Amino acid sequence: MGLTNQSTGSGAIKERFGRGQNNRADYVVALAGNPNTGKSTVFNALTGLNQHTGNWPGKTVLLAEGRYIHQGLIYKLIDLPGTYSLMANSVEEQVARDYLCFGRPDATVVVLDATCLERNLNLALQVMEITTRLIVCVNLVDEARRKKIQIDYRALAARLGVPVVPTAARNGLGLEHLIKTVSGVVTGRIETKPYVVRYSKEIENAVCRLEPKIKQLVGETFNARWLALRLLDRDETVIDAVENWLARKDGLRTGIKEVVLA
Ligand SMILES: Nc1nc2c(ncn2[C@@H]2O[C@H](COP(=O)(O)OP(=O)(O)OP(=O)(O)O)[C@@H](O)[C@H]2O)c(=O)[nH]1
Ligand SMILES: [Mg+2]
Repeated sequence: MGLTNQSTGSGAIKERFGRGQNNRADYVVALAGNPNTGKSTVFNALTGLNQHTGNWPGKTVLLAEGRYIHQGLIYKLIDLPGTYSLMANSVEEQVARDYLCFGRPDATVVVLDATCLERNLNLALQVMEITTRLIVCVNLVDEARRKKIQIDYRALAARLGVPVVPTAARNGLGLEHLIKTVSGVVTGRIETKPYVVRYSKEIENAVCRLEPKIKQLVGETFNARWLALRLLDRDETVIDAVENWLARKDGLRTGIKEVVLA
């Protein structure tokens, strides 16, 4: 998976700006990632907007929204705040987690820093627990190259079970490949089969018990395994958020709390 032969630079990307569109979108794509990995740089390059970027963390706290057009279809892009995890320990983490869970985007691009992949993969694995439609964008490959870090993108994609796209977003490199890969994932042309993190036997047994009960309550709306794990964490913020979402949507009470307390 070479970088240069699949990249045509930011010039070509700029032709795709969906300016002046109303709120219609064919697909919704979220950008998630640790702080300072270049999410807003990717967002700006794809949408032509000017979301603030800089080299200190925590700038994007609220969701920024923009659009681009690919093969006549409108993609709404959501720039999520940078987070190290989705455990809702901060406003940023809660905003990102709630969007991934309740916004239910058609695909999520997790932007990783190529110079510290190991730390960044932690978030990718967490996102993979919520959604299967995911693309890993390994950004800052120019920096990694400068530091003589070599990454086997093919092996990474095989291990993760999702497409991996190397980019240097500040120079527009790899973004054309990213746009095509996103299109492949949202249309189902590219199949994803994300790696499933397995926990201890005790936790897995509890998940097995909870998962079918949760599915009965929430159907296919939410990822039952992820909800089961959060319930085992006794993460009240997720439980409340799911209850509120369903109450707003269908006027239903799920009784999820009763399930976990049972
Ligand atoms: N060298 C290099 N720098 C980059 C690249 N992409 C982004 N940057 C720089 O990295 C810094 C952070 O980029 P942002 O786009 O603001 O990062 P972010 O992920 O949106 O940050 P938060 O909103 O804080 O989460 C900026 O100075 C960018 O210019 C890249 O591919 N190569
Ligand atoms: Mg940002």
